[in-house]
Formats: sequence, C-alpha cells, structure tokens
Amino acid sequence: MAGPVLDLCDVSYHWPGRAGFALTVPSFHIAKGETVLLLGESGSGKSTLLSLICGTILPDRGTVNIAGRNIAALSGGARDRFRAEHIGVIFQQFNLLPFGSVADNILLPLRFAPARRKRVQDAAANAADLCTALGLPADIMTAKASALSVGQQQRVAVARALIGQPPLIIADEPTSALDANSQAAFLDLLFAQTRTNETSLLMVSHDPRLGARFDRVIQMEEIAQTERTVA
Ligand SMILES: Nc1ncnc2c1ncn2[C@@H]1O[C@H](COP(=O)(O)OP(=O)(O)OP(=O)(O)O)[C@@H](O)[C@H]1O
Repeated sequence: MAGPVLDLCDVSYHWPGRAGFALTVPSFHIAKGETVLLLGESGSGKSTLLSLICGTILPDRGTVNIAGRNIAALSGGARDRFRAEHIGVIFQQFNLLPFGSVADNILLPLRFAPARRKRVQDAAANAADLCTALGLPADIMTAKASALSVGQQQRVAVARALIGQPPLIIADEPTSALDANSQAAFLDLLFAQTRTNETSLLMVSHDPRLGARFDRVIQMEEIAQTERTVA
C-alpha cells in the first residue's frame, strides 16, 4: 500500500454542547507496519482522538485518511463498513458479546467486512489459530465470553481485532486491567501478531515504560493542541 495507513490533516473537534474542550491536530501520520505509543495526561483528548480516527465522531474541520480514504467524508453506513474493513479496535472494556461464544466474538467483524472476510480462507480455523497464537486453550472457541477470565477476554479482543488482517489496530489502554507479568505477555503476543502481518498499531497508555517496545512514542501535546477551560 502506498502512503501512510493513517493521515490526519488540519483536524479540529469540540464535543457538541461542551464549550470547555477543543482539540486541534494539524498533522499526524502512521506508516504501514509502524507501531506508535500515544501518551498524555488524563483529559488531554487521547480517547477523543481515537474516536475521530475510528470515525465514531466526525471532525468539525479537516481530513482523517485511513488507507488513503477520508472517512470524515463517508456517510454513516459507509463509514461503519469502512471501519470494519480497515480497523481492528481493542478498548479498555473489551466489549465482547457476553452471551456469544469466543468464536462468535472473534468472527463478528468479518460479518460487516466482505473484503476482510475474503482475506480469511477458513474463518473458524483462522480464529482457532489466532487463539492458539495468543496462548488461549484450543477448546475455548465454544466457551461463552462471559465465562472467561479478564486476561482471556483481553486475548479474545485482540484476536477479534486481528482477524482478517486490517491494516490498522487501535488500542485504548488495553492492558489497564492486567498485572505487570500478564501485561508483558499480552504485549509480546500483540506485537508478534502485528509484525507477522505488517499491521500498524496505535496504542494509548498512561505508562511510558511501555515505550521501548514501539517504533515511536509521542506525547499528546506534540501532535495536538488541546484547549481546556473550566466551564
Ligand atoms: N462522549 C463525550 N461527550 C462529551 N464530552 C466528552 C466525551 N468523551 C470525552 N469528553 C470530554 O473530552 C475531553 C477529553 O477527554 P478524553 O477522554 O478524550 O481524554 P483522555 O486523554 O482520553 O483522558 P483519560 O486518559 O482520562 O482517558 C474531556 O473534557 C472529556 O470530558
């Protein structure tokens, strides 16, 4: 793929009805296969920026290009499909469907993303392979998501983000619920998987110690101006 996987230009955003906070990002790119850790104090707008990148909120101004396409210019349904095709998302609360099986949860993004689905020859086998690569037991595929430990849920959320090799993974503090040992093991697995597929990774964290693992570490204030006034 030519050009950056992610390219923000002249973006600004304020939450509707909230005068106290405004975010401006003049320019921010992530190259294919690049891993970036985004650090910043609480309330500096990291999660807001990730929502703009995922297209769940739209900028007041500017362009958010993913794989060369300005998602801010797509209509709602087209944007949802584009996100499912191109972005694997891992949130703090893993957002698994509690009554679905592990297999249901991992395969979910493929339902909305035919091109991503096509990259996977045998979806069930691929989901099982990802589980094995992420250190989950082979028989976990039929277990209900609600029956899993937090660490297992986290791995299932990673498998769901990685299946079908989307070019970009967005992770918002995915290790916040883990102890130091589990955190290191989790990141080893995530990085092994992104390297295999040359996936770009943008991860938000409060922990600068994670920085050594990433190609680039950026502070929110290096890429964004945040206006904060007490309303
Ligand atoms: N859904 C929302 N509706 C209205 N305002 C919001 C919403 N989400 C965030 N904000 C506001 O946007 C500002 C930035 O919040 P954001 O969550 O993006 O920061 P953050 O850097 O991710 O913080 P943290 O590290 O604590 O998660 C805050 O003033 C917050 O109250």
